[in-house]
Amino acid sequence: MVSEQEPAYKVIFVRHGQSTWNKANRFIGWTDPNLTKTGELEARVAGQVLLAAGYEFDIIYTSLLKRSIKTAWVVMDELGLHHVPVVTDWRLNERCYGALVGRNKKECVRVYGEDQVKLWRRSFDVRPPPISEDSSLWPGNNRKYDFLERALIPRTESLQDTQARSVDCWDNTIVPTIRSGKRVCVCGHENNLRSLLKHLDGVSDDDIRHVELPRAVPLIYHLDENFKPIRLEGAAPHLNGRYIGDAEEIAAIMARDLANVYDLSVESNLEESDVPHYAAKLDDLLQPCELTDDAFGERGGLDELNCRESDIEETPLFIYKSHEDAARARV
Ligand SMILES: O=C(O)[C@H](O)COP(=O)(O)O
Repeated sequence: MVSEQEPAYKVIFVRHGQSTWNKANRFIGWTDPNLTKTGELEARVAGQVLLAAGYEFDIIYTSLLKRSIKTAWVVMDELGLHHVPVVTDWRLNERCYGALVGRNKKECVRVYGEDQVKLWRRSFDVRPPPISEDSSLWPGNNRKYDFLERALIPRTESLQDTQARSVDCWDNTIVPTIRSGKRVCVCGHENNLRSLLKHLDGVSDDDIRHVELPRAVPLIYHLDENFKPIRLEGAAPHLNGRYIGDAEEIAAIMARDLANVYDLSVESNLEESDVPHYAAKLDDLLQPCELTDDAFGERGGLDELNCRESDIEETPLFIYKSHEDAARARV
């Protein structure tokens, strides 16, 4: 039976926006490419979708990788939550893709076949071949990880390996924070989030093969007092949580991502297509327009105690149709 009763706790998961290596269709893992402009826009739309749905956070957890950290910043920017801590934790890093890191995913399908690449990407316990410790792409050669015990720096990881550290972070860091009454967002990666959701929802080793996460689409979870998910109406397949966004847009994102790796008849790189997909139908949610003092309604224009007009450097990309939302977005 589907329940929409007020849960004991809520938590939101968001995968980062497009990075330069997503755009190039490469395996990324612990490598640290930047967000693209499209990725930043994806993150902005995620923030706006959350704003429109009335979400606020007291803390956001993310990895040590800048595609997720910057996504978290952009989401919080859209929510007007610049003062809220963005806490980084290596345990929320993407799964280490071993020797596949840097390789083009569709090229790997051509060379190794669809079944092998599916095993590497979506199975629970299969590790890709390990990366050499001599490689500049091995995270152990990145001084960012100097603080981490060397034995903990992976040369490759299965989803199961990733789950061990993600769940450790969930149980010992995130759950106590949620229990203390803080409203939490977790901004992460396809596989570290898949591993966490597998744990939370008790998804079987077989079913987890079919769980794919679209980029920058907020996924809401309602939890009971024991931190068990309460199934939501419209829940994503195999999960108990529900995406916030337009169902058709989300389906288009999923179809694009699958075709971009596995459909060998598609020669072009769909990440480079001129028609990006976002979690929202932009026409429904957003309306580009001029920012005027009137947009701030009863707040009587800009608050001179906190902000001079010259401090506003850029016109926002999108302004809400609703003036009330626009005012909240800029608080
Ligand atoms: O590390 C990567 O390549 C991506 O973040 C996720 O990749 P996947 O969708 O191929 O698992």
